Amino acid sequence: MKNQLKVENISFNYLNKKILLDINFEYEDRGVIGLLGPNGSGKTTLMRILVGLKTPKTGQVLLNNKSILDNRKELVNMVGYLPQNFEIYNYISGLDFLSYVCDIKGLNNKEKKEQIDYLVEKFNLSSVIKKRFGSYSGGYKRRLGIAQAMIGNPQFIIIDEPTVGLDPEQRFEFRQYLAGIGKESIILISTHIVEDISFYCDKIIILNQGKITFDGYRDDLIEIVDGKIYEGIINIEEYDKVKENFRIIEQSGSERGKVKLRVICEDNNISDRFTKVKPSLENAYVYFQAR
Ligand SMILES: Nc1ncnc2c1ncn2[C@@H]1O[C@H](COP(=O)(O)OP(=O)(O)OP(=O)(O)O)[C@@H](O)[C@H]1O
Repeated sequence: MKNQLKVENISFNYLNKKILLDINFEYEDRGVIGLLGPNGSGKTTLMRILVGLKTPKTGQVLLNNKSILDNRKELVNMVGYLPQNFEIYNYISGLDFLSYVCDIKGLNNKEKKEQIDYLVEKFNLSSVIKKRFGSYSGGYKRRLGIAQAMIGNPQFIIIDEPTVGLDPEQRFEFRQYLAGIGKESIILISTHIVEDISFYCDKIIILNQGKITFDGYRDDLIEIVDGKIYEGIINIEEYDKVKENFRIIEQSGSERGKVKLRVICEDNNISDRFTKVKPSLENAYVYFQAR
């Protein structure tokens, strides 16, 4: 059976401040959804609503047509969640913690052992699993975090900022893990890092000031921006003037008093020293953030 995540008319306020405004989207089957947006746009709030930790002011979240708020007990096994700052008590070992999560998810002893053995191997945790969590490096903490999110083979996995705090090698490894898991479940990740998206996201949702400003596929995002991005090399003295008239979205190092820029121009009204270029995913993302 195909899995389905449906988010309907979600709004959320902190006191009188509107944080999320009428959020709607749906996704079926499996794959990775990238939730993008600047700081404070509401990504974490939305993710906490998706896993049932916050109650929205309006709307509902349906996992395979069942409301997460009305069926928490039943759905706990269907959902894995890795929060942005995954911390547990320092004196607990990784093993004890995984065992505790297995208990919460109602696994019997045999299932518990199988799951833990599998996850410890999958996430290369064997050298630290019996040690205190407090002695783990940031990379091992993230690995334990994703391992606990996967207990019970959930159909829906929600991960807030998956690669934050990891070094480049760990990031690469982690991206590979996620791309692999995305072949089996629906994963929603929030990130600021465009490389994360280009590596494994099938669908992209951009959130800005609590509203969805884009919901679609990577190529669609680039296509919308296509024709609006120009590149040119200018003298450094001209920089302020260009900045006054256009939004600069990329800049490469200056050489002998010159600088290469990419700018947004929607109406073709730009000096012929700038030529239209195919936007990168990063250009497209910055364009949407600026809207
Ligand atoms: N407990 C709270 N009380 C009041 N306002 C809050 C609270 N938590 C978050 N906010 C506000 O809600 C808005 C959305 O915050 P949220 O953490 O969901 O954004 P985010 O997109 O995840 O940001 P970041 O990328 O920085 O993690 C922000 O304006 C934030 O200041």
